[in-house]
Amino acid sequence: MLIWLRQHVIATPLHAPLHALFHRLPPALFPHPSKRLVPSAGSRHQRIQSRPGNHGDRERVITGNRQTSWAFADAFVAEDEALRWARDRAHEAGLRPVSPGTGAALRLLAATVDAKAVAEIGTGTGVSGIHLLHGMRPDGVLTTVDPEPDRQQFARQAFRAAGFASNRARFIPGRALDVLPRLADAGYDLVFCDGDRLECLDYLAESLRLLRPGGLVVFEGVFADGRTVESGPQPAEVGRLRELLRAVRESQDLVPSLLPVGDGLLCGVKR
Ligand SMILES: C[S@@+](CC[C@H](N)C(=O)[O-])C[C@H]1O[C@@H](n2cnc3c(N)ncnc32)[C@H](O)[C@@H]1O
Repeated sequence: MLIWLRQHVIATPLHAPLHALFHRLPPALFPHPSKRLVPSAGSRHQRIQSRPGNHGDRERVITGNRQTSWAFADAFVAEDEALRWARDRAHEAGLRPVSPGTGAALRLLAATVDAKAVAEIGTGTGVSGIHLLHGMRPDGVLTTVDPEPDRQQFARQAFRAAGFASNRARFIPGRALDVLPRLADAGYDLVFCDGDRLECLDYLAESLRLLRPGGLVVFEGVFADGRTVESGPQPAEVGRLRELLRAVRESQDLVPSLLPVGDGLLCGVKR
């Protein structure tokens, strides 16, 4: 996220018109910038513009404060030994687990929907799973899917170290698109997607089937380190993420929100 800030916020002076910042965004992703980006009367941007003084200094102070605030928010909920252990195993395996701030958001979301049944795509070594379990009901069960049994074995150990009974998690080895069709319609309160980004549109379709009304679908990493909002050529997975963002925003079946936490957490509540 800091990379995104550096490229898109720091590079665009705050005293420039706000829409200059958003002109860098791919038009296909933001088809109606004029409707969305004009600051309202009395907005923070206008207040900053109207003050006299050195804009460059003020910009640096605000940007520095934002980065500090971002780091503060990400570390706001402390992680325990079990989470640190799972995080270390993830890094050894070359995986990127959810950030502590994203983990805290996952806890919050699981608690908000009073989750009894959660489906997770992409177990990894269990960082996101521990956060989800902390937010779920004490009798809730996490069903977690990953094609790599070794990683699931680490996650199993991490869940145990975090104090969760073995019946709180159901580990299913396999690829999401082979496993999800076997899970029950409307049987889940939350679906967390952190598997193969190229498959994210299929995960969305499966999630809409799996969720009960009022349930939540959550996608991790939709900023793709800032590439989602870069205008230059991007890999196929970024194209898929842009399609996903559009699909969630425009779906009549979802109430959407894009949370700027970690590498971008895209959420939708099923109507
Ligand atoms: C970024 S890691 C997940 C990290 C984990 N959610 C966490 O925060 O600890 C992505 C995981 O998705 C798994 N994966 C890759 N393709 C998948 C697929 N088609 N279905 C399910 N999982 C997949 C990988 O094996 C990897 O463990």
